Amino acid sequence: MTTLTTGKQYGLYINGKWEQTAEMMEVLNKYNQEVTAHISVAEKEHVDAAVQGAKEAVKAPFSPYARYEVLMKAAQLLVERCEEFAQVLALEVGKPIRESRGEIERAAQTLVISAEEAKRIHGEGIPVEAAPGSENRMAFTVRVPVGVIAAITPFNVPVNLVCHKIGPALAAGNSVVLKPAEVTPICALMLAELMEEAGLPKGRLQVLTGDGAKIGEWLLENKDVNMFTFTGSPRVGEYIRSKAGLRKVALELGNNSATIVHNDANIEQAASLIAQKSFNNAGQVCISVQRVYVQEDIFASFIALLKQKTEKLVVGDPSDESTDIGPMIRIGEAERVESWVNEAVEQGATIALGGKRNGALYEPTILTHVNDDMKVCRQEVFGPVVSVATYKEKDEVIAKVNDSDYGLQAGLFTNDLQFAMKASREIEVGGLIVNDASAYRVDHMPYGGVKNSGNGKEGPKYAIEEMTEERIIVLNL
Ligand SMILES: NC(=O)C1=CN([C@@H]2O[C@H](COP(=O)(O)OP(=O)(O)OC[C@H]3O[C@@H](n4cnc5c(N)ncnc54)[C@H](O)[C@@H]3O)[C@@H](O)[C@H]2O)C=CC1
Ligand SMILES: O=C(O)[C@H](O)CS(=O)(=O)O
Repeated sequence: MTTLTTGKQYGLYINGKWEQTAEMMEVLNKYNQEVTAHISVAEKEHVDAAVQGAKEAVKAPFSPYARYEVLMKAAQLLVERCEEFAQVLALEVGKPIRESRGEIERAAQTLVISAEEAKRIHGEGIPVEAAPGSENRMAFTVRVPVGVIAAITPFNVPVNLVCHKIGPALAAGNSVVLKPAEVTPICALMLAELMEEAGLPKGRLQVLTGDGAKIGEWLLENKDVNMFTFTGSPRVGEYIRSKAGLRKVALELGNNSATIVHNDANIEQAASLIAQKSFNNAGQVCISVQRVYVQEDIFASFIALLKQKTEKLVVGDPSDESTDIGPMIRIGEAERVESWVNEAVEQGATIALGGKRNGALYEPTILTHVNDDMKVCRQEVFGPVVSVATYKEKDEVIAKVNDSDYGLQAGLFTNDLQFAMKASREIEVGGLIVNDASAYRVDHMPYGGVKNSGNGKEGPKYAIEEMTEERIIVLNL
């Protein structure tokens, strides 16, 4: 197993072999901006070789039980190497070490759930004999793998979100060509080593690193890719859909997640959960709380509590056990967040807490006196900034939550069952979380959005539905 040490050079993983390219790309330690490793840069010939190898591999027998065993073994190895992976995450993402360990534990669970699902893939009996003239027939469906799946993943959760793609894809009997984010590729390469050690047949997993746009283009041009599963920005997701033609596409995209705090809620609980779930991974989580709507009667007490809890968060070195908030992925991203906050202030917002930047570190920031058209509310911040606004009536706040191009998840704190059920029917999202913030996810639940947040669901059971085709078999007896 490799470790991330300064100067380490990583190859592409094609047909079970590691291949280093002449051109290499730097991977930075996101806290101190030092070069920590180099990755290979795939060219078109590598992309085509990987797809061809994946296409060949999918023809070889790989029974559901064998898939189960490989994925369970991989999960076990990941648990054993949790610390090693977590240290790499802290370096390449800048994710605080305690949170990094949490990601690895979840990723191992994602593999276990995928393994279990490998044994449950099934079709159904179809009563064709009920049609006049078909009395002597019987029919059933089976689910067959789609074939070669290109999986393209983002920088922010580079182990668990990779496992959410390769776990279900392999469980369903497919081959995967993985293209991890160029700024956080090391954990994906380590996962490929781990999969090989777990006994994954050669060619079933290929990993290509390098320029995302170029590799993406070559994958889109290659007609042997049967499906694209993408997590990342709406801009790239829309592009992939526009170029994929009639092939399957599953998209997990952005969000500007809202959470409502109603006047009958437990505001202590709401403030604690919102303080935590607005700033995890420096807000670079697509269900991170970005817009909070508080019923006006409880605004003053809620803000006081939220400030009190947020003030306790420690910003700094992600490898330090006490750190809650590490750097953003790039200094440029922290500068963008800084400029959006400054613009909001020029437009009338107040900084209740935070608002300062030091390199890639941006303080956890609470804004009040915001309006829905400021960038910090209207667009996806993907940074440690939460905007708090007030509302009077239930219908008004539901309309505010829905006044968004996105619809991944939302949160609602209330003890009013009628309000909870009304919100469940009327809020336009893939998931509504009652008495918690928008950023709640466990790995076996269906996860995916509506509107510009994408389409298709993740969570191994649901991803397997996307990653298989339903075929009907009719018997003329
Ligand atoms: N819904 C969800 O589950 C999640 C959504 N996201 C979203 O992802 C975004 C942040 O992640 P980033 O890595 O910055 O997103 P991104 O869209 O810039 O990159 C995502 C991946 O796409 C690749 N890529 C870039 N250009 C491409 C092209 N032309 N064709 C094919 N692939 C291409 C990148 O190399 C990377 O691997 C945010 O908008 C965030 O909301 C992030 C995590 C989870
Ligand atoms: O959307 C994301 O950023 C992640 O899917 C959220 S989680 O899986 O890390 O909870």
